[in-house]
Amino acid sequence: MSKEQILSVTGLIKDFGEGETQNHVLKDITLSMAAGEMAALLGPSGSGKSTLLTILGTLMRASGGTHEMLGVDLIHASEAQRTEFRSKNLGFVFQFHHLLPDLSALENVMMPAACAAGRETAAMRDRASELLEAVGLSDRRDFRPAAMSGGQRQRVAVARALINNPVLVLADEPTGNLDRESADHVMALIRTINQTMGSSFLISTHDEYIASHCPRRIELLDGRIVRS
Ligand SMILES: Nc1ncnc2c1ncn2[C@@H]1O[C@H](COP(=O)(O)OP(=O)(O)OP(=O)(O)O)[C@@H](O)[C@H]1O
Repeated sequence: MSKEQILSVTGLIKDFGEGETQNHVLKDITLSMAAGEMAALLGPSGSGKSTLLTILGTLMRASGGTHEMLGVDLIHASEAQRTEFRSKNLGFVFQFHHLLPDLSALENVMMPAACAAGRETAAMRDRASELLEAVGLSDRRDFRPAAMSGGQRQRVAVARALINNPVLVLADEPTGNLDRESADHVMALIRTINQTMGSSFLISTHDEYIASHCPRRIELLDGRIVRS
Protein backbone atom coordinates (compact mmCIF):
# COMPACT_ATOMS: atom_id res chain seq x y z
CA MET A 1 0.00 0.00 0.00
CA SER A 2 1.33 3.45 -0.80
CA LYS A 3 2.19 5.76 2.07
CA GLU A 4 -0.21 8.46 3.17
CA GLN A 5 0.14 11.67 1.16
CA ILE A 6 0.73 14.68 3.39
CA LEU A 7 1.37 17.47 0.89
CA SER A 8 -0.15 18.24 -2.49
CA VAL A 9 0.65 21.27 -4.61
CA THR A 10 -0.64 21.73 -8.17
CA GLY A 11 -0.01 24.49 -10.70
CA LEU A 12 1.48 26.68 -7.99
CA ILE A 13 2.85 30.03 -9.09
CA LYS A 14 4.51 32.93 -7.29
CA ASP A 15 4.96 36.37 -8.77
CA PHE A 16 6.67 39.32 -7.13
CA GLY A 17 5.95 42.89 -8.20
CA GLU A 18 3.52 44.15 -10.82
CA GLY A 19 3.43 45.32 -14.42
CA GLU A 20 6.70 45.61 -16.27
CA THR A 21 8.76 44.79 -13.17
CA GLN A 22 6.78 41.63 -12.37
CA ASN A 23 9.03 38.66 -11.62
CA HIS A 24 7.55 35.18 -12.19
CA VAL A 25 9.59 33.25 -9.64
CA LEU A 26 7.65 29.96 -9.39
CA LYS A 27 5.94 28.62 -12.50
CA ASP A 28 3.45 25.76 -12.45
CA ILE A 29 4.89 23.78 -9.55
CA THR A 30 3.21 20.40 -9.06
CA LEU A 31 4.54 18.32 -6.20
CA SER A 32 3.40 15.84 -3.58
CA MET A 33 5.08 14.30 -0.56
CA ALA A 34 4.23 11.19 1.44
CA ALA A 35 4.50 10.68 5.18
CA GLY A 36 8.06 9.83 6.21
CA GLU A 37 9.75 10.97 2.99
CA MET A 38 13.10 12.76 2.96
CA ALA A 39 13.74 14.80 -0.18
CA ALA A 40 16.44 17.17 -1.37
CA LEU A 41 15.27 20.30 -3.18
CA LEU A 42 18.12 21.03 -5.58
CA GLY A 43 18.66 23.99 -7.85
CA PRO A 44 21.10 26.76 -8.66
CA SER A 45 21.07 30.09 -6.86
CA GLY A 46 17.95 32.06 -7.80
CA SER A 47 15.99 29.00 -9.03
CA GLY A 48 13.29 29.57 -6.38
CA LYS A 49 14.15 27.06 -3.63
CA SER A 50 13.77 29.48 -0.71
CA THR A 51 10.59 30.94 -2.19
CA LEU A 52 9.05 27.46 -2.49
CA LEU A 53 10.06 26.47 1.07
CA THR A 54 8.68 29.77 2.42
CA ILE A 55 5.34 29.11 0.70
CA LEU A 56 5.22 25.45 1.83
CA GLY A 57 6.01 26.70 5.33
CA THR A 58 2.93 29.00 5.17
CA LEU A 59 5.18 32.02 5.78
CA MET A 60 4.09 33.49 2.42
CA ARG A 61 1.11 32.82 0.12
CA ALA A 62 1.34 31.53 -3.43
CA SER A 63 -0.05 33.80 -6.19
CA GLY A 64 -2.07 30.93 -7.67
CA GLY A 65 -2.55 27.18 -7.92
CA THR A 66 -3.42 24.81 -5.09
CA HIS A 67 -1.57 24.12 -1.84
CA GLU A 68 -3.01 21.47 0.45
CA MET A 69 -1.49 19.76 3.43
CA LEU A 70 -3.18 17.08 5.55
CA GLY A 71 -6.37 17.91 3.65
CA VAL A 72 -6.29 21.62 4.61
CA ASP A 73 -6.56 24.19 1.80
CA LEU A 74 -3.71 26.50 2.78
CA ILE A 75 -4.20 28.94 -0.10
CA HIS A 76 -7.62 29.97 1.13
CA ALA A 77 -7.11 29.50 4.89
CA SER A 78 -7.11 32.64 7.06
CA GLU A 79 -3.84 33.93 8.52
CA ALA A 80 -4.91 32.66 11.96
CA GLN A 81 -5.62 29.18 10.54
CA ARG A 82 -2.27 29.16 8.73
CA THR A 83 -0.43 30.18 11.91
CA GLU A 84 -2.11 27.45 13.93
CA PHE A 85 -1.44 24.90 11.17
CA ARG A 86 2.23 25.93 11.08
CA SER A 87 2.82 25.60 14.81
CA LYS A 88 1.14 22.18 14.95
CA ASN A 89 2.48 20.54 11.81
CA LEU A 90 5.62 22.20 10.51
CA GLY A 91 9.21 22.50 11.72
CA PHE A 92 11.92 24.77 10.34
CA VAL A 93 15.70 24.66 10.10
CA PHE A 94 17.53 27.59 8.49
CA GLN A 95 21.05 28.10 7.17
CA PHE A 96 21.92 30.14 10.24
CA HIS A 97 20.80 28.47 13.44
CA HIS A 98 18.87 31.48 14.86
CA LEU A 99 19.24 30.16 18.40
CA LEU A 100 18.59 32.71 21.15
CA PRO A 101 21.99 33.62 22.61
CA ASP A 102 20.87 34.04 26.22
CA LEU A 103 19.12 30.68 26.44
CA SER A 104 20.69 27.27 27.04
CA ALA A 105 20.49 24.52 24.41
CA LEU A 106 17.61 22.92 26.35
CA GLU A 107 15.69 26.21 26.61
CA ASN A 108 16.19 26.91 22.91
CA VAL A 109 14.78 23.48 22.00
CA MET A 110 11.76 24.03 24.26
CA MET A 111 11.05 27.52 22.94
CA PRO A 112 8.57 26.71 20.10
CA ALA A 113 6.50 24.49 22.41
CA ALA A 114 6.55 27.01 25.25
CA CYS A 115 5.55 29.81 22.86
CA ALA A 116 2.66 27.77 21.42
CA ALA A 117 1.36 26.85 24.89
CA GLY A 118 2.15 30.21 26.52
CA ARG A 119 4.09 28.43 29.31
CA GLU A 120 6.75 25.85 30.03
CA THR A 121 5.85 22.40 31.34
CA ALA A 122 7.84 19.49 32.75
CA ALA A 123 6.73 17.38 29.76
CA MET A 124 8.25 19.93 27.36
CA ARG A 125 11.50 19.88 29.31
CA ASP A 126 11.56 16.05 29.15
CA ARG A 127 10.85 16.06 25.43
CA ALA A 128 13.57 18.69 24.82
CA SER A 129 16.01 16.50 26.80
CA GLU A 130 15.10 13.47 24.69
CA LEU A 131 15.62 15.44 21.49
CA LEU A 132 19.01 16.72 22.63
CA GLU A 133 19.93 13.11 23.36
CA ALA A 134 18.75 12.13 19.85
CA VAL A 135 21.07 14.73 18.31
CA GLY A 136 23.96 13.59 20.52
CA LEU A 137 24.09 16.68 22.72
CA SER A 138 22.90 15.56 26.15
CA ASP A 139 26.14 16.84 27.62
CA ARG A 140 25.55 20.32 26.14
CA ARG A 141 22.01 20.87 27.41
CA ASP A 142 22.99 23.74 29.74
CA PHE A 143 25.44 25.37 27.30
CA ARG A 144 24.60 28.61 25.51
CA PRO A 145 25.03 28.76 21.72
CA ALA A 146 28.27 30.79 21.98
CA ALA A 147 29.89 27.85 23.82
CA MET A 148 29.08 25.36 21.05
CA SER A 149 30.57 24.64 17.61
CA GLY A 150 28.70 25.52 14.40
CA GLY A 151 27.72 21.87 13.87
CA GLN A 152 26.52 21.53 17.46
CA ARG A 153 24.40 24.69 17.14
CA GLN A 154 22.83 23.35 13.97
CA ARG A 155 22.07 20.04 15.74
CA VAL A 156 20.31 22.06 18.48
CA ALA A 157 18.34 23.80 15.69
CA VAL A 158 17.32 20.37 14.32
CA ALA A 159 16.16 19.30 17.81
CA ARG A 160 14.20 22.57 18.14
CA ALA A 161 12.47 21.95 14.79
CA LEU A 162 11.19 18.61 16.16
CA ILE A 163 9.80 19.76 19.52
CA ASN A 164 6.18 19.93 18.32
CA ASN A 165 6.39 16.55 16.50
CA PRO A 166 5.98 18.13 13.05
CA VAL A 167 4.65 16.14 10.12
CA LEU A 168 7.07 17.97 7.82
CA VAL A 169 10.36 19.75 8.51
CA LEU A 170 11.44 22.37 5.96
CA ALA A 171 15.17 22.98 5.97
CA ASP A 172 16.67 25.82 3.89
CA GLU A 173 20.38 25.12 3.23
CA PRO A 174 20.76 23.67 6.76
CA THR A 175 24.42 22.80 6.21
CA GLY A 176 25.31 25.83 4.06
CA ASN A 177 27.31 27.39 6.86
CA LEU A 178 29.17 24.23 7.97
CA ASP A 179 32.39 22.50 6.95
CA ARG A 180 32.02 19.18 5.13
CA GLU A 181 32.54 16.98 8.20
CA SER A 182 29.95 18.85 10.30
CA ALA A 183 27.57 18.96 7.32
CA ASP A 184 27.88 15.17 6.94
CA HIS A 185 27.17 14.68 10.62
CA VAL A 186 24.06 16.90 10.51
CA MET A 187 22.72 15.19 7.36
CA ALA A 188 23.32 11.69 8.76
CA LEU A 189 21.54 12.74 11.92
CA ILE A 190 18.56 14.12 9.99
CA ARG A 191 18.33 10.82 8.09
CA THR A 192 18.35 8.82 11.35
CA ILE A 193 15.67 11.08 12.84
CA ASN A 194 13.62 10.78 9.65
CA GLN A 195 13.78 6.97 9.90
CA THR A 196 13.18 6.68 13.65
CA MET A 197 10.69 9.51 14.34
CA GLY A 198 8.88 9.51 11.00
CA SER A 199 8.81 13.27 10.31
CA SER A 200 9.17 14.05 6.59
CA PHE A 201 11.98 16.40 5.53
CA LEU A 202 12.33 18.70 2.53
CA ILE A 203 15.87 20.08 2.42
CA SER A 204 17.03 22.75 -0.01
CA THR A 205 20.62 22.67 -1.17
CA HIS A 206 22.71 23.51 -4.20
CA ASP A 207 25.24 20.85 -3.15
CA GLU A 208 24.99 17.45 -4.89
CA TYR A 209 26.91 15.74 -2.10
CA ILE A 210 24.47 17.00 0.56
CA ALA A 211 21.57 15.90 -1.64
CA SER A 212 23.05 12.38 -1.85
CA HIS A 213 22.02 11.85 1.79
CA CYS A 214 18.36 12.09 0.70
CA PRO A 215 16.48 9.15 -0.86
CA ARG A 216 14.48 11.50 -3.13
CA ARG A 217 15.57 14.51 -5.17
CA ILE A 218 13.44 17.30 -6.58
CA GLU A 219 15.19 19.62 -9.02
CA LEU A 220 14.18 23.23 -9.63
CA LEU A 221 15.44 25.27 -12.55
CA ASP A 222 14.27 28.82 -13.21
CA GLY A 223 11.14 28.34 -11.08
CA ARG A 224 10.06 25.02 -12.61
CA ILE A 225 10.44 21.46 -11.39
CA VAL A 226 12.57 19.70 -13.96
CA ARG A 227 12.87 16.40 -12.10
CA SER A 228 11.00 14.92 -9.15
N1 LIG B 1 10.49 39.32 -1.92
C1 LIG B 1 10.94 39.23 -3.18
N2 LIG B 1 10.68 40.22 -4.07
C2 LIG B 1 11.11 40.14 -5.34
N3 LIG B 1 11.83 39.11 -5.85
C3 LIG B 1 12.13 38.11 -5.00
C4 LIG B 1 11.71 38.11 -3.63
N4 LIG B 1 12.16 36.98 -3.04
C5 LIG B 1 12.84 36.30 -3.99
N5 LIG B 1 12.82 36.99 -5.17
C6 LIG B 1 13.45 36.56 -6.43
O1 LIG B 1 13.05 35.23 -6.68
C7 LIG B 1 14.10 34.49 -7.31
C8 LIG B 1 14.31 33.19 -6.53
O2 LIG B 1 14.85 33.48 -5.25
P1 LIG B 1 15.05 32.35 -4.14
O3 LIG B 1 15.68 33.02 -2.95
O4 LIG B 1 13.78 31.63 -3.93
O5 LIG B 1 16.11 31.40 -4.87
P2 LIG B 1 17.02 30.24 -4.27
O6 LIG B 1 16.97 29.12 -5.26
O7 LIG B 1 16.62 29.95 -2.88
O8 LIG B 1 18.44 30.93 -4.30
P3 LIG B 1 19.71 30.75 -3.28
O9 LIG B 1 20.21 29.34 -3.49
O10 LIG B 1 20.67 31.78 -3.77
O11 LIG B 1 19.20 31.02 -1.90
C9 LIG B 1 15.31 35.41 -7.35
O12 LIG B 1 15.40 35.94 -8.65
C10 LIG B 1 14.96 36.48 -6.33
O13 LIG B 1 15.54 37.70 -6.70
